[in-house]
Amino acid sequence: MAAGTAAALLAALGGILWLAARRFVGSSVQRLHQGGDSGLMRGKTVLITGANSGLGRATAAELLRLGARVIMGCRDRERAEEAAGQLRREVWPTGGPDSGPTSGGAGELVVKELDLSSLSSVRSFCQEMLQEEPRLDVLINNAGVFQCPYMKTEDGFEMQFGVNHLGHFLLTNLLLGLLKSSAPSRIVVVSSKLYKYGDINFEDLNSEQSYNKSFCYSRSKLANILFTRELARRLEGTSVTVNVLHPGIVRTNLGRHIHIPLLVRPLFNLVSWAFFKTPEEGAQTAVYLASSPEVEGVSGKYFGDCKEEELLPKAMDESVARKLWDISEVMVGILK
Ligand SMILES: NC(=O)C1=CN([C@@H]2O[C@H](COP(=O)(O)OP(=O)(O)OC[C@H]3O[C@@H](n4cnc5c(N)ncnc54)[C@H](OP(=O)(O)O)[C@@H]3O)[C@@H](O)[C@H]2O)C=CC1
Ligand SMILES: CC1=C(/C=C/C(C)=C/C=C/C(C)=C/C=O)C(C)(C)CCC1
Repeated sequence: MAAGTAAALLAALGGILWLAARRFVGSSVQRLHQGGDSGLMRGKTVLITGANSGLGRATAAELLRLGARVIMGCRDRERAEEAAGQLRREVWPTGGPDSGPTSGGAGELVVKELDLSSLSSVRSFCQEMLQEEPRLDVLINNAGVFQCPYMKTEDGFEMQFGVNHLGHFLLTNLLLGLLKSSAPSRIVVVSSKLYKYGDINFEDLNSEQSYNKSFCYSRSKLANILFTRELARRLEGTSVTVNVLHPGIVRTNLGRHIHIPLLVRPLFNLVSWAFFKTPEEGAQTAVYLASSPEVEGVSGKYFGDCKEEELLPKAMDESVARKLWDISEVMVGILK
């Protein structure tokens, strides 16, 4: 009995040590801001949606370290200011962008209100951007909602499709002029491998006939990829590129709508700590696509872990991509 207990304890200890080793043995994903790259983004303005949390927040930190002026497009000013304060302390521990040896020439951080579940909010945000910002070098469409219960946006769209696809669709279209006048410029779209389980049902884009929260998330992430590929086609010859990525499975607040009973929460936390990427690891592909000279001129491609990956045929279907574009224009009211 005693030997059995000791063996079980040893196995548990071994397991914990193995998990800890996995977490602390560095990720193989390249980190661009280390070494001589600290000024790579100096003079460049980057807009990141949903930059107060998770991947967006980590992407903001990395791009700030590379010297960018980072605009955080966030729906809740209070949460955004709090995150901005933390980011400033993290990136500039000595007090300001230009103070101290650790600053590395780091850029500037600005918070602007943007609620992607409201077309009028997207419109006023873009109006403010066009009035106040002389240039926009990189747009990162990162904000997202995951598997929420059925709800509608202010304009009557199913929430996941409305925020993850339509809100960003309008945002990108209204900022295209600024991106073109700042060319060479880049658009980076954060999708997910879960796009594989979605399809675009043009008969029921708002899921009024039936709602499956997993399927609707996947549909919105497939829409992100089709949008990227159609936009890349439309932007040929403009020096504005657009690429899409999946970040892997990352420990962020995205799972907020998943209900886990309190008692098993610690187990889930342990598993996510051990096996999920950190936000910093998950953000590397977005940082890479936003800043690396390696992807200059590359457009319409799908990336994971800073490498191009293959897409399923349904994500490369040009006629579906065109149809989705046309319907999205009507839905957000920008049909010319
Ligand atoms: N985490 C993962 O494993 C994966 C994530 N992704 C994608 O990564 C992206 C970032 O998610 P992640 O960092 O994980 O999750 P988080 O929940 O940590 O961050 C999501 C961000 O989106 C913002 N957001 C949500 N709704 C709106 C809205 N209506 N208007 C403006 N901003 C909004 C959130 O704001 P607020 O804090 O105010 O709610 C938050 O800042 C998403 O597109 C997601 O689909 C893809 C694959 C895997
Ligand atoms: C981190 C974490 C959770 C899980 C989140 C998950 C599982 C998110 C998965 C997101 C994916 C796969 C998105 C793909 O696009 C829980 C269990 C809610 C609570 C404990 C902390």
